[in-house]
Amino acid sequence: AIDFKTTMASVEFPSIFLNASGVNCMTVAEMDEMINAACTGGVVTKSATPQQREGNPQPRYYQLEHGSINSMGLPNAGFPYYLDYVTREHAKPTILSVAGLQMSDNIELLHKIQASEYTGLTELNLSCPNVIGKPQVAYDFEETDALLAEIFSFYTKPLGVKLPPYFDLVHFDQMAAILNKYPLTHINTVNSVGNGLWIDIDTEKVVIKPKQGFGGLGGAMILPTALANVRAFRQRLNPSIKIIGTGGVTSGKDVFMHLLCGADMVSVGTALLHEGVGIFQRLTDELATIMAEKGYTSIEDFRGKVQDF
Ligand SMILES: O=C1NC(=O)NC(C(=O)O)N1
Repeated sequence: AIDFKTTMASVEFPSIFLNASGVNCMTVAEMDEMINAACTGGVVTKSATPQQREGNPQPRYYQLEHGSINSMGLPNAGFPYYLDYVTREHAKPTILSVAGLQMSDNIELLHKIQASEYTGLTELNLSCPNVIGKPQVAYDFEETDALLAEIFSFYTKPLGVKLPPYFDLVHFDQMAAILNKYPLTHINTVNSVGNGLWIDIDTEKVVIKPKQGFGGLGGAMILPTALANVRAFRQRLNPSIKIIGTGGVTSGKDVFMHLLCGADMVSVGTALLHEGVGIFQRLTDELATIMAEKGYTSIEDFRGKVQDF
């Protein structure tokens, strides 16, 4: 059998598969289910804000034919709940996702983690597209640079960032140049494709209540965008910065493409929500079949080796 374990920031994950933050990770029960499921590498928490949040009014999630649209608004049990969970012993590693609603939140949360017993990985969500009235930090390069400079003036534990998709090659250059300045363990790319819109033509209404129907897109339809972001950052980032590929994964073929683009781990959101944690055994089996057909015995045989035409 093929060994799918991987190491990031000297943390050994028994599998390359994770949940996308936000899916199946809001409660202890869901996070335990992720850890106890077959073929998972561990669990990424829902992005934690300083206080508990109800999030946006419902309906705030809607399943589309080839994906999803959401404007959840960061509903979560609050930072203490998730810090308590990740600080406890678990059978597999955890990644603590945190999201500030303003710069001072981000700094405050990371000071608290730095001062805590937690020694695992943390992921700073720079791309929450759905907090009404707040721009995405990751689309403000100066803001991102200033934030990371402030954080790394005191933070010494493993830290990665969750990024939104970029759509301009110069933006990849600019963002990678900023990220390469800091001792990040990883990036997680992509978050949802911000501010899509869908309409129910029977009612002639948008399908989610918040933000006049504008919401982040996920699922199969964003796979090409996700692959481009994984490849673009792999080409530009220091090799020491690992990549969690997120976006559009529904099959072993999609996992294979993320890995060809250079992903070290792969996370699943929309498809996990619809299929449940059994999806990770299916993705593992499908990936193993593809590798066997191609004569690959290790992911290292093909990781990052996508070829130009
Ligand atoms: O970072 C996020 N990405 C999303 O697509 N939705 C959630 C949210 O709205 O809470 N946050």
